[in-house]
Amino acid sequence: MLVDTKYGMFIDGEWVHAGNRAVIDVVNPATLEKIAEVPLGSADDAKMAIQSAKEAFEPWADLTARERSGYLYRAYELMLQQKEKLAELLTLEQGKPLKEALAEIEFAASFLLWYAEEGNRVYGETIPSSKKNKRLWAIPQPIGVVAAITPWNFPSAMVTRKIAPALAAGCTVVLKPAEQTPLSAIEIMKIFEEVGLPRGVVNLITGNPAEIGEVLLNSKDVKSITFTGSTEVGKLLMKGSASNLKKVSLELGGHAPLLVLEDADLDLAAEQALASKFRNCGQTCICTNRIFVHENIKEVFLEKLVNKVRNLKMGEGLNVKTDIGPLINESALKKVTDHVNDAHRKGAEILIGGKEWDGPGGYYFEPTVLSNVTRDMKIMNEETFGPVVPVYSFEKLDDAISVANDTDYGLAAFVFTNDFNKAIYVSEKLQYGIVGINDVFPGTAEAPFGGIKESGFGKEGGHQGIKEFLEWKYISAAVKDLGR
Ligand SMILES: NC(=O)c1ccc[n+]([C@@H]2O[C@H](COP(=O)([O-])OP(=O)(O)OC[C@H]3O[C@@H](n4cnc5c(N)ncnc54)[C@H](O)[C@@H]3O)[C@@H](O)[C@H]2O)c1
Ligand SMILES: O=CCCC(=O)O
Repeated sequence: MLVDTKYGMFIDGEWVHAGNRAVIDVVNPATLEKIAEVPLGSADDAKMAIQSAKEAFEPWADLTARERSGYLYRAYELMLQQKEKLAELLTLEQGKPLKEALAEIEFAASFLLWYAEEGNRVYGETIPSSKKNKRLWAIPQPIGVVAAITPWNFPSAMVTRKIAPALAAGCTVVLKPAEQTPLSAIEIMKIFEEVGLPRGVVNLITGNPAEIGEVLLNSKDVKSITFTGSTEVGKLLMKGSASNLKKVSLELGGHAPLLVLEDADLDLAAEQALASKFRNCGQTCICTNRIFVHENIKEVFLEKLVNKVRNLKMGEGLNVKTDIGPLINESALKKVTDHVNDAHRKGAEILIGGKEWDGPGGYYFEPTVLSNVTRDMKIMNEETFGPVVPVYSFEKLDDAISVANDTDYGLAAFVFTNDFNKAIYVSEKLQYGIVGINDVFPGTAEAPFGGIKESGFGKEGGHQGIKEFLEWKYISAAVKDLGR
């Protein structure tokens, strides 16, 4: 299936292969087989990419919105035409089941389409003046060169969710994808090349994250950092951006609660809890990390959930029967194991799963449900990023909300109920940037996705998403009185 095993960086419209540089191996987490290699780019490579994006900026920003939109629209069409091939590659480097990879490619393409349209609607404002001889207005302008840093869990969608609005706004981009999953991002560069995007408008570098990050942070030519990844690295980037006051937007970790109220449709709640928790083997920023279920329905809900978990097929994502793939690497496996052992030691009951699985060589952990969990357990306080869910029972709704809110994270939360008033009450009380009511898939190109608290700030998607790449210029004109 692979068209290539040696992938290059994309700098100033040219493919830069490893040559004398060392390489980074890209490994299939399902089997631990090496599938390709990319160059270990240097600080100089990163500087060249920034220079190229800087030179490309003015001509790109000078195009009309409709001209920029044309490139994005063609990229959208091309991405959909290639979706099977792109999905297979995504599964190979990331591990998620093929059906999820296909859904991700469609999701990724939807940002190209949305911002192809939204770029045409970047309006300014006129301001009524308090003085007769003044005319005032404010115009949004592209911020300049944007550095985009993306994670491995959505190697395609997190790239287009950043690049599409940046390009639509008139910015140019230097992308650094995660070292575990650079291939999907490189394929997106190939699409941009094929649609004839002018040289330097997008650039991609692979390399040591800290070294490349340092160059991006220290460059005065990079005006904005848009980052998706862990809260730990987000904080480092924010600190590093302070020295030259870059604009920063951060999409960081989550610790999503899912509340099942007494009146909820329990079949729906169990089915959706399963979908939310075990999607991408629990490695989604909005994956449910804690379930809160009303005491009176706990037993029934747990039985339904555990029965569904029992039917999940674990294995290589390329097998069409697979529902749940591997974790991304050994440290992810260690973290999941540690969370389960810690909970077990402190009194949690393992209803299903609870241990590693000897799959075809990769990093597999059985889908796991824990009950009798208490608030002192790690799993109730940290993002697990794996296929384990603790179920915590409550009697009073306000107590559940209070425990759900008792975290530094604030990305997404979910509530299952058929009581409209309770749904509204809970959605307004939960301190999260996104709330799903009977809905665990809130992400869509037309809506503003993003967290609060230590899950970051800034929005991706929606009309809000393009504003991250614009700055307002206020213009004041003194006019002569022509005899009025
Ligand atoms: N809020 C969201 O929309 C969202 C979406 C997806 C993932 N995430 C979060 O991402 C995390 C998982 O992704 P991850 O493990 O790849 O995160 P990570 O923070 O380890 O890495 C993310 C990116 O940052 C780079 N990076 C690491 N150290 C760096 C440094 N010192 N300077 C510059 N770049 C550096 C990595 O190479 C990668 O490209 C989870 O916490 C998840 O919740 C959040
Ligand atoms: O992990 C982040 C994105 C997932 C989603 O938008 O559903």
